Amino acid sequence: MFFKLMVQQLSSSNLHQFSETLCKEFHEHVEHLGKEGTEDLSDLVRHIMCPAVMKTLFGKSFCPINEEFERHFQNYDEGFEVGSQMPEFFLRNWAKSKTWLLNVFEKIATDIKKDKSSESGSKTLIQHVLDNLHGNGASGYLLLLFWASQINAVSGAFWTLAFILSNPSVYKNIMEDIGSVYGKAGEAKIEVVDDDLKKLPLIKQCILEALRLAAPGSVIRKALKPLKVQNFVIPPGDFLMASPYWLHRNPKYFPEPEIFKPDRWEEAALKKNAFLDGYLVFGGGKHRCPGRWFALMETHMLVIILLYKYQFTLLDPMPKQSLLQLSRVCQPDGPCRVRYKRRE
Ligand code: HEM
Repeated sequence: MFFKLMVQQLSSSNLHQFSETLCKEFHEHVEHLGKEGTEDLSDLVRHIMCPAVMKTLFGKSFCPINEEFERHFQNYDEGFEVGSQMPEFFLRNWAKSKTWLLNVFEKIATDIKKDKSSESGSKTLIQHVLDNLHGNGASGYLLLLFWASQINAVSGAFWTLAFILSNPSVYKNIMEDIGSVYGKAGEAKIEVVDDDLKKLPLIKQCILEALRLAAPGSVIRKALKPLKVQNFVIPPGDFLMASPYWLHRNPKYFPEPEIFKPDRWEEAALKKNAFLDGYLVFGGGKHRCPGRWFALMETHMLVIILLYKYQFTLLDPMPKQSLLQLSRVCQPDGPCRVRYKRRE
């Protein structure tokens, strides 16, 4: 039920219901950067994306993101893979943060159910989830959705910006494209609508290419019945694993796989929502990521707004990808500071 609802609500034809709010939220949180400064690019992206996406999906009044929330969420995220496999007894800190977060989401669920203001207007994604989930356990779904909607998208936006800024010719071409759609870049609160995204395909190519290189190490499935693969039979209960990270480094599908080459995506029918063969960053089959169109839209929008409003310079070399967590987009393995200055 939860998965089906996500697929319906986050389908590409439904995205228009989020875009106006998301654009406003991005502008509001980008304002906090001020006139100029230096910050780690990962933190910069997270501080804008997390509250903006939370307010878009959960509703404006339900955004508990503060330092305490961030601390517990970071703990929860760091232990996520081990935590879902081991008894919580061995991971006291992780279990403490998980309980703390579940209590927050339980309260959000109760408040949203009490809040009648949406009855006259349009519902948020979470209101749809809560209307369809009966009984207890809503907080678990809300936490899972919050985790799934944040961690990969934040890392994906980080790598996209880092690759653009470290490739001067790509950065220059993107700024020319942005200029041709919105006029000379500056501090205006540009309204980014769905049609604009289609006019800026190079940014989408950069997002897909950055995600190709930073893709998760594994996507896992459990065999429910005996499964024949070539000469082998996989017994029920066994796990099968595919690695997007390594598949994306196979030169048969992606020539010169280690190089950031956004133009390889010119061959893909992106307007028809098709990816290149062998692209598995969102998983595969019936259970692939239901948030993929939302993720591409939010990253596209954020990159446009940030690059339109600010001039960025990378202060550190491109970090390597950390391979510590297998089931998520890689995180940077070191700092990556940027200097930013608001355009006049
Ligand atoms: C760049 C961003 C993202 C990437 C790379 C990504 C990738 C993935 C992958 C690899 C899976 C597992 C799929 C499989 O097993 O085949 C997944 C699952 C999921 N994703 Fe995403 N995701 C992203 C953003 C999002 C966003 C923004 C949302 C929600 C708004 C979302 C919601 C979900 C949910 C709910 C699941 C679990 C589906 C299930 O129950 O099986 N994702 N994602």
